[in-house]
Amino acid sequence: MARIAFDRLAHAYPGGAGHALKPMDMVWEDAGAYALLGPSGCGKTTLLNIVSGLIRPSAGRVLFNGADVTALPTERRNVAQVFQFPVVYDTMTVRENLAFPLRNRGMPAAPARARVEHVAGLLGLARDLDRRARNLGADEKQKISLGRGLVRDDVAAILFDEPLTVIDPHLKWELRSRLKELHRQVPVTMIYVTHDQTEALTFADRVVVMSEGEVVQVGTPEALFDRPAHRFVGHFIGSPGMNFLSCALLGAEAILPGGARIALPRAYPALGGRLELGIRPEFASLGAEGLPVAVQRIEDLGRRRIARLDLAGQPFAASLPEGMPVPAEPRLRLDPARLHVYADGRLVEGEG
Ligand SMILES: Nc1ncnc2c1ncn2[C@@H]1O[C@H](COP(=O)(O)OP(=O)(O)OP(=O)(O)O)[C@@H](O)[C@H]1O
Repeated sequence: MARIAFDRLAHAYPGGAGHALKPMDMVWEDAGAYALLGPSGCGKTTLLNIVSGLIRPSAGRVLFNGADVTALPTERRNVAQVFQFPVVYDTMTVRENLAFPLRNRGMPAAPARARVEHVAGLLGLARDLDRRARNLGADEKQKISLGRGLVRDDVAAILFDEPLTVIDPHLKWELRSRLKELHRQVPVTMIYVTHDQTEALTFADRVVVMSEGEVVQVGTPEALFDRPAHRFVGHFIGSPGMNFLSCALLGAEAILPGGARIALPRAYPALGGRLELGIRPEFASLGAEGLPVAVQRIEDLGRRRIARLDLAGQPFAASLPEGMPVPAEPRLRLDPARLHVYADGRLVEGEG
């Protein structure tokens, strides 16, 4: 098991345009469950491949438990990898597939058998142990790939690269929750790459949000929701994402372009740059009092509705409780405790 640290790490592909990963320092604690989350091209796979040793970074160091592994090839890093497509031996049984990494390391038959049966139990594969892998569905095959990482109790980390891509949507939920449970029972450092916020937020204790080669926030799912450190995180996490309103600031008040004033929970020093007020749709409500708005449309998202509004010329989304009619002269109320100020896209701490 390993604590993984990055020391001034950066990567530019030969012939690539600029940095695929901008310089970063970061620590992933031993036995943590981390997700690397971000849109296509933000650098997730590059970072994962640097951890596994498939890519040697163009600058900086990677440390496993304090030891510099930057120059070590994958086979000497002791990491297990689970890819998008299951990697299993079709002609072997589930048991033989799971035992393979242990046999390779010369583990005696009895402890290997016990270990395989334990892991098969964790994965819900106990009844399939003597079936040939080729007779199984994609989700069960992916469980085998996963199991091959878990049987070894000596791995530094298990790396998952979009592991649910080929899984049927209705089975994704089961595997997602099972993975989280596995991490509770097998406390090994797990790194999970995905562009899907639900997968990241379900699996990880800490989510590493990336945008354009940069880590913009590392935080618990709650922190990413409650206090996005960056405009990108506010947008990317949540459905719909956070609202951002252009504003000016005067002490503990935000002033919208039309002149409306919004009291803030904290005062702010004089700030330069582009200023915005951020608030999630969940903390905005329609009623008889507050800022005048025009309702443009109501979206039905199944268990909840979203009112798409125009607030003094700026688009705004607010949650609308089930069954609540849209007021004839709607006004918008913002929960003051949930208002945040952003300068040039970055969260600004207020005073007091
Ligand atoms: N072999 C390569 N040569 C040059 N540029 C590359 C190479 N591999 C990736 N890139 C570039 O590096 C950047 C980061 O790519 P990376 O694959 O790490 O992103 P990602 O977040 O994993 O995206 P995806 O989810 O699409 O795989 C992108 O701009 C990509 O075009």
